Amino acid sequence: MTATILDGKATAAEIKDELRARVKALAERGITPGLGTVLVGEDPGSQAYVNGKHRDCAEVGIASIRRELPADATQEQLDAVLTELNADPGCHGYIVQLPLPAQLDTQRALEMIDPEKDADGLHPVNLGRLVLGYDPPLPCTPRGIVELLRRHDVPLRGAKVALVGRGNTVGRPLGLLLTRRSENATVTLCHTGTLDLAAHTREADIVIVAAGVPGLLTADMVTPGATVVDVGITRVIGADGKGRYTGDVDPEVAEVAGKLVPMPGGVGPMTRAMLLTNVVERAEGQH
Ligand SMILES: Nc1nc(=O)c2c([nH]1)NC[C@@H]1CN(c3ccc(C(=O)N[C@@H](CCC(=O)O)C(=O)O)cc3)C=[N+]21
Repeated sequence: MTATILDGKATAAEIKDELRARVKALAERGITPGLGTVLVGEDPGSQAYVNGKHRDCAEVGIASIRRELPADATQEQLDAVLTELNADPGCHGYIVQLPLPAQLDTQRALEMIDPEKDADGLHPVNLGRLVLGYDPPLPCTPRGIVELLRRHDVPLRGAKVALVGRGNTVGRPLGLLLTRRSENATVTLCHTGTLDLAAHTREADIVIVAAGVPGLLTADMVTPGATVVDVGITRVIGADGKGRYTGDVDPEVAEVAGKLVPMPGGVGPMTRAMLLTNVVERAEGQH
């Protein structure tokens, strides 16, 4: 048996079509949604991600607001850019591309973002609202995973989910999202301190791996027919000496799983589609 691939790229394209229609409706009200990005430094990976976000914006008719600072930028320079975007009425939401250079205080930067303009859903106020069960801008990757499973009829209600990873951008908020009343999954949150990881993953209907450890989930750790979601993205040097990205799921898992969200082509494109969704929602609600 080979797993059915849940195609995040195709689903993201569908969502972008839906967003294009919503952006058109906003245009009729004289509103153009705007997404801001703040990029500090010249890391090629970060530049590529930010460029991708602006391409996505162009595809659906969202205006791009790009701010760039040099690698040696000071906290004061960064503060000034965030203050400016907070005040810009054409910017409905923005993100600070992570990671920031070491001299900058990431927590301080994230807390300076106006929570109402938090396109990533990573502001402490919005994570707090998620804990309390309100409906804040949701973190893009967790929201993208839930949306992908929903659109492919993977039931969450009553499902046993083994979630591997407790990071602030994926594991921790995804656990909160999946255990809301509207999702009603039962989640076991596993991490580096988990003693027998395989014992947890083998019990699960859905295994979601967001650990950043290439090949962590192997075929023997998955019950046949389970749904597996690969959130890992780690840059490795291949045998040919070239850099490439690899996920957390061993390729042999595809022989055991019923459904597989692959990397690439799974969670990444969905994350980008949810960023656009967050911005369009902000633009729809703010006026
Ligand atoms: N403030 C902030 N927000 C982020 O959302 C954020 C960030 N910082 N820093 C870096 C990570 C990483 N990230 C990815 C998004 C999409 C793909 C993606 O679309 N990947 C493709 C493969 C690469 C490609 O083809 O471009 C895929 O999975 O198919 C990957 C990685 C967002 N991040």
